[in-house]
Amino acid sequence: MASYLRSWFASGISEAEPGSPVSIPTLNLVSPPPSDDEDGSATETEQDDDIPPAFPSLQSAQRMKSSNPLFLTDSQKMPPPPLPHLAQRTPGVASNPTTSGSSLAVPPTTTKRPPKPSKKSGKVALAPGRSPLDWASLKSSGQDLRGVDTLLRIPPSVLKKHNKRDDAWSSFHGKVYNITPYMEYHPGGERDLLRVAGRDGTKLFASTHAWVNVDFMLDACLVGFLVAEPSS
Ligand code: HEM
Repeated sequence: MASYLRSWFASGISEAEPGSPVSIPTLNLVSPPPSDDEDGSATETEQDDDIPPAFPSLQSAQRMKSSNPLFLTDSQKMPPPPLPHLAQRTPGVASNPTTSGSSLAVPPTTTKRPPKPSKKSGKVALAPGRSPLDWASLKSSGQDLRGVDTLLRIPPSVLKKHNKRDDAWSSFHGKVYNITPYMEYHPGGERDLLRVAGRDGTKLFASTHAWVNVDFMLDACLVGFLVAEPSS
C-alpha cells in the first residue's frame, strides 16, 4: 500500500509545466525509510494493514505467565439471564411484581379516585362586572357605599341588627363596615361574607385570609367604630 502511494506521488506531481499560466509548486519528495514491504514480498492488493497487532504481544511475559485463557469459549462464558415469560402474560392484567419484576399495568396509586374538592369554602365565580377591578372602580367613583351621613359610635347591640343580606354590617379591628355593597364582589362568595354579618368578624377574617387588607378594601364602606355597650 505504501509503495503504491509513493509511486502515485512520484508520477503525478513532478515539476511545474513550463509556459503554464498557473505556477504549480514543486513537491520535493523525500524518500521514506525502507520498510518491510520494500522487499517485494508484499503485493499491491495486500489487505492486512488495518488489522492491529495482537495485544498483549503473542510472545509477551503476560501471556507466558497467565494460566487463565484470554479468550473464553461459548461454554465457558456466563449464561444470559432467562427470558421473561411474555407468552404467559395476559394484556391488561397486572403480573405479580414480586415474581416478574416488571409490569405494564397501571400503578395502584393512580387507580384510586382523587377526593372531590370541598364545596364548603373557596373561590367562587364572580358575575361579570364584579371583579376586584370593578370593586376598585366603584370605590373610587364617589358613590355612597356607607349608607350613613356621619361616622357612628356603634355598640354590639346595634351591630347585631344589621345582619341581613341587604343590610349587613361587620366589624374588623374595631371599625364597623357596611359590607352589603361588597357582597357580589367578594371572591370567597356571599355566603362566607354573611357569616360575619351583624358581628365582629376579625377572627374569622384573619383565619381565612390574613394577607387581605380589609381597611383598604372597605375604606369607602366605613360606618363607624365599635364601642362598649352603654350601661343603662
Ligand atoms: C368583609 C371582609 C372581607 C373582605 C374585604 C374579603 C376579601 C377577600 C379577598 C380580596 C379575597 C381574595 C383573596 C385572594 O385571592 O388571595 C377573598 C377570598 C376569600 N374570602 Fe374573603 N373577604 C372578607 C371576609 C371574608 C369572610 C368573613 C370569610 C369567611 C370565611 C371569607 C372567605 C373567603 C374565602 C373562602 C376566599 C377564597 C380564598 C381562596 O380560595 O383564594 N372572606 N376575600
